[in-house]
Amino acid sequence: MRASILALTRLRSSSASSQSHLLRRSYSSDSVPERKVAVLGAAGGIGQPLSLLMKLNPLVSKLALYDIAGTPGVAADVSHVNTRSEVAGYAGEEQLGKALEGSDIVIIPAGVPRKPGMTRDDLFNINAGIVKSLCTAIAKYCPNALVNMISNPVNSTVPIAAEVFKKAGTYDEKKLFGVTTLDVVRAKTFYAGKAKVPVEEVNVPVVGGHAGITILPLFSQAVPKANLADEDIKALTKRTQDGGTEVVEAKAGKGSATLSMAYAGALFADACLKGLNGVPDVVECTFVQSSVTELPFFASKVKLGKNGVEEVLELGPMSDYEKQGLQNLIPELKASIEKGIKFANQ
Ligand SMILES: NC(=O)C1=CN([C@@H]2O[C@H](COP(=O)(O)OP(=O)(O)OC[C@H]3O[C@@H](n4cnc5c(N)ncnc54)[C@H](O)[C@@H]3O)[C@@H](O)[C@H]2O)C=CC1
Ligand SMILES: O=C([O-])CC(=O)C(=O)O
Repeated sequence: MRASILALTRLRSSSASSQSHLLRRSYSSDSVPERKVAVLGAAGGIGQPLSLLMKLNPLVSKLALYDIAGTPGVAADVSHVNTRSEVAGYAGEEQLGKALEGSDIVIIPAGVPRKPGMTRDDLFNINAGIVKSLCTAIAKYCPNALVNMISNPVNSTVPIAAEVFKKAGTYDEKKLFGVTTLDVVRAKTFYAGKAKVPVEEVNVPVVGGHAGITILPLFSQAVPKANLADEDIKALTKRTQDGGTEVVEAKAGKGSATLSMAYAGALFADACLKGLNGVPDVVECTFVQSSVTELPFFASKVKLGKNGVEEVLELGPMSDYEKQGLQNLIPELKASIEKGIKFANQ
């Protein structure tokens, strides 16, 4: 147990490091609540390392690994890691209900990734249907679970999930999250490199959505403060917005970010688990139902609690450049949200 807590502690960003102390102080091994986490798409490029990282998380007691194929092998492999959770693999649609039953959190990295030259929206035709059917099953088998949506295009898959849950009568806006943590992870890394500050001390909110210009890092709010030139901020913003494409091009046809995404997905799920367990002041950027702008969904800092979203925080002070970026992203994000809603209601 101690080894796994240490492993998890290394996973954390600096902003969360005080929480890991809190965790160690406030939970003895037998007082940690039972929590079941299901990973849908667990045999994939993200699913496999994400499953391993969730196996390292001492807050998880049951880990259900689901995919259309390949999960028995992944589950057998991951299950040998000597940490708290029991692991079970489920393959094929007839086993989806069992995988989901009793889940506190469902993480969804199921679906196809980009190839060079594609946008995330080019994945819509395949991934929208996958997400719709998985969410239909979630509504049936674990309607109270928190859903962490990784499948792209997140700007549309989250609205699809919301519509599916509304139709099923199970929608709770506090429990549906688009995972945008990788944008924050990238913004922190790139900022630390440019500002020459220790990366583990960096925090940067990233708001908006999860595609191109809809990704809006707020470097004016970055800590530690650094006096970067406007040109540097523009270059950092562009690199954060194009971070996914940078990886897609480097992988040259073999998919998109998997390892950094697994890390980001594990960080976000860990924050959700902490919130569920009553750890105070857990704040992450995530794409949720929102009224901070005119759009029905928006990524911003969100306080996580025992029921999921506890509070969607305001965007805070922005530079003129960021204000312009916000204006520029609204039409694209609006169209992606509407596309998802329309698809789900067809
Ligand atoms: N939110 C984010 O920041 C990021 C999102 N992504 C997205 O995550 C998704 C997955 O990416 P990878 O793991 O690289 O792809 P992958 O192709 O390596 O793995 C996807 C897995 O999903 C499974 N799958 C397909 N249909 C399914 C279904 N109906 N039920 C359960 N599993 C199903 C496949 O069998 C496969 O194992 C993509 O849509 C990608 O664009 C990727 C990186 C970052
Ligand atoms: O770029 C992609 O297609 C995958 C993704 O969402 C990311 O890496 O941010």
